[in-house]
Amino acid sequence: MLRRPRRNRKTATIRNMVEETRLSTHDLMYPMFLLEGKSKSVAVDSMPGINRLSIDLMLKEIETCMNLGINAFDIFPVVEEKHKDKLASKSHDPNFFYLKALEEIKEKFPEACIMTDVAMDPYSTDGHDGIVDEYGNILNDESLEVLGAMALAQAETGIDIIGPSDMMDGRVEYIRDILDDNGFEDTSIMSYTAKYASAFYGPFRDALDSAPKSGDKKTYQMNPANLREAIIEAELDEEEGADFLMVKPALAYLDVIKLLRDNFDLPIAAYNVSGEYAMIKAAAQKGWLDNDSTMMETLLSMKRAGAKVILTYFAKEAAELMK
Ligand SMILES: NCc1[nH]cc(CCC(=O)O)c1CC(=O)O
Ligand SMILES: [Mg+2]
Repeated sequence: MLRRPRRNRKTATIRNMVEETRLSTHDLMYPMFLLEGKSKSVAVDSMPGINRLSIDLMLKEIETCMNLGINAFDIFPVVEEKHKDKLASKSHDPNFFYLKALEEIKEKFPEACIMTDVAMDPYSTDGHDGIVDEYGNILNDESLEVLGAMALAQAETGIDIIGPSDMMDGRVEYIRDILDDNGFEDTSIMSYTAKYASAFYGPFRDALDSAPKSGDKKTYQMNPANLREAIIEAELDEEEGADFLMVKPALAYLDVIKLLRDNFDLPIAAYNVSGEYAMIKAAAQKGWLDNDSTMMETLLSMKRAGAKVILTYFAKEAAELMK
């Protein structure tokens, strides 16, 4: 036998030497759920290990994570029903708690990279990412105004990256223009470029109580059957000025990550979503899968497929393991 691939696996040193992909804490971004109030920590039942936190506890958690090498965070506010309306008005009310909290986070940790989500669903009585008309249609161009106001209000807090997750057409350019016109040329946009209408968002909607009140998101989020369509979305986001292209979910969409990696030069992000987290946690709790090795293997698969940034609820745990 001339070729024996096992020779390159014979010792840990050689295995490390020929290792093609390596995960680092620099790759990871930690999504967190923010509660209004003080000294509050409320577990998310469908996401074992994840809690919704009030700002004081979130600041502590961010500090702990930064000591582990996790420096990037995506902050999602939990909005009480009484603060929701049809136009998601609280999303851009400068006195609303989450915008104050973002300011506090940036003040306390200027070197942290803070991202925010732009979509109407957590603030809307309809639970949709855009404005819903009387017939149940999601209005594209009318929604852009709200999304633009939301993005600007978030940028004004000093955060680093705006993450439009709404899938309205034209919103990256619309938001880029508003940011630039107001002196926020340096605020980045990580576009949820290929965001699929997925069943894997269930636990996230539990965490925020943000599920759509009627219908589904199939007229704006992508059909899981489609791959080539991701190229169209990516071309548009690149032209419109996105700084990162995101694929979401990640694990069931590794082919989409690979396709965008091969066809675009912008950094690719993958969102390892709530349902993907819950799936592993549930099996691990039953003793059916090993939590740590399954977690690391799936995160590695996303990086191997071509994601440079991975948004994951495993960020803190993975960092503890990598230490
Ligand atoms: N538009 C808001 C938003 N931003 C991120 C997620 C899902 C994240 C996750 O499941 O972890 C969602 C839910 C949705 O679109 O319904
Ligand atoms: Mg698009």
